[in-house]
Amino acid sequence: MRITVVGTGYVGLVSGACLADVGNDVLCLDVDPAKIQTLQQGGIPIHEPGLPELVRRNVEAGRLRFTTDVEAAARYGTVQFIAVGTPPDEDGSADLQYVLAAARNIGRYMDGYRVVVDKSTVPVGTADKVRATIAEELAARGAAIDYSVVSNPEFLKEGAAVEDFMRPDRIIIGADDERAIDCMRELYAPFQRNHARQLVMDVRSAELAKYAANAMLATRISFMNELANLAETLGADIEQVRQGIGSDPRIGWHFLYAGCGYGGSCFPKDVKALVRTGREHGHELGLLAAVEAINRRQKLRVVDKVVRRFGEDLRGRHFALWGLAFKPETDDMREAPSRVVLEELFARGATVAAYDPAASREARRIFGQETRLGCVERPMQAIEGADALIVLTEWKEFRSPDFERIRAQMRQPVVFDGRNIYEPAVMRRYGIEYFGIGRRCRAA
Ligand SMILES: NC(=O)c1ccc[n+]([C@@H]2O[C@H](COP(=O)([O-])OP(=O)(O)OC[C@H]3O[C@@H](n4cnc5c(N)ncnc54)[C@H](O)[C@@H]3O)[C@@H](O)[C@H]2O)c1
Ligand SMILES: O=c1ccn([C@@H]2O[C@H](COP(=O)(O)OP(=O)(O)O[C@H]3O[C@H](CO)[C@@H](O)[C@H](O)[C@H]3O)[C@@H](O)[C@H]2O)c(=O)[nH]1
Repeated sequence: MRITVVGTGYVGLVSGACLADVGNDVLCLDVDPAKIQTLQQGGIPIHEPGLPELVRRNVEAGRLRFTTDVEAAARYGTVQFIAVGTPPDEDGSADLQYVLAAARNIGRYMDGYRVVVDKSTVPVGTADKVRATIAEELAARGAAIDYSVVSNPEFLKEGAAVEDFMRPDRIIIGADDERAIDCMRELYAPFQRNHARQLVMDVRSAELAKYAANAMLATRISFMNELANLAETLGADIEQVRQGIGSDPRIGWHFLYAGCGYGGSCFPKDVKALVRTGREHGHELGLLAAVEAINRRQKLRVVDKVVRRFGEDLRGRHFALWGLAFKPETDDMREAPSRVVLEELFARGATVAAYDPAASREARRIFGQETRLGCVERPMQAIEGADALIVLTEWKEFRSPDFERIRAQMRQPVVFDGRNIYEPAVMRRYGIEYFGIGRRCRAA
């Protein structure tokens, strides 16, 4: 099939490459010329495991191409995926300007039947707006061309995006016309595992299902974070509690990790957008408002512990920070807890040597002028002369470091573990003062 993917970010690029990998001809469009130039020259603008090989293979096979030519893109694919950003507006609602701009371009230049597929995360009712936008453009040029609009929300996780796209739990197809449904069924047939993964439903339910999934996962995390804070006060250990409840199949093991809060480009913005949608329609979603508030507080939890240990005034203090990305295996720092922690430390006068296997470049872009931040090339470089080590992302390489060396090279052996990757008893054995989240250890 001939496919156009509009937007070559985390979702668009992964979707385009995976769809090409099963034999489709894919043209990826972006309005960012730098991104397209990088891709055309064989580079990959983001860190995502498996993606460079996948893109290279399909570019070489001639199935995957990149362009900034809006007209050519609209004329190319029978299926037009919209995978552009939907960032939060000032009031928390999803900003649809990029989605509607993409729809406008499709309407302006399409020259035959199109299935316009919305893959971006968008509020209920957006498909209607996309449909109306395309209709306006067609009317303006007096063209009568048939098209369908489909909602096909994406559930991939960064850091595992290729794997998630290739082996999805489910593929939601929100559509109300048979021609589009047949087309989507055919397109996704290669991505079904042993049994049917495709769920066909009405457009509005598909749009809402995406927000429901993210809101549910975020709720679990805030629930665990709230309990972790209580566990600390009570002298219980949240990791033991997690084991105690995760074994119940009605609860399950996933997304039960307490820590320094959820980040990323999805949970924070999608929870806010759903709360906003509720409010617009007279439903106060109190539970989700609390989920969001708990998460905002949780990102400050590590700083609270640092302040309790070292005092409010951190001038002259120097910290090692491991993990800038919002989660492992990505360079993405959107809404990352590290941003909040760094800003708080700087505001109190501290300096920081930070290490991240993938996100240093992004950190330099974000904190460009900040002289109190140094990004280093190796984890142990950060440790030298530090008053404490702060861990904010659970990259695999942080799990089993040389604790003897850490103790020897720091000004004082103190570890604040925002992801609970170390065991308090092991830290005690190494003579390291340890502060986890909701762990049973010496209270800060
Ligand atoms: N990142 C994720 O893990 C993830 C997972 C599932 C769903 N989503 C949703 O998918 C959407 C995209 O997310 P992302 O993280 O890939 O965003 P992103 O910011 O990484 O990429 C969006 C891209 O779209 C481009 N763009 C903007 N307007 C355009 C236009 N009119 N024409 C062509 N290109 C245009 C931008 O230049 C950018 O490269 C969002 O709605 C997001 O909520 C994201
Ligand atoms: O038990 C847990 C699990 C995750 N997190 C944090 O939650 C955030 C989000 O993690 P994750 O969901 O793994 O990454 P995302 O790439 O943001 O993926 C989410 O958001 C995407 C965009 O909508 C969806 O497609 C995915 O299904 C959904 O998992 C990260 O900061 C994690 O550290 C926790 O604190 N505790």
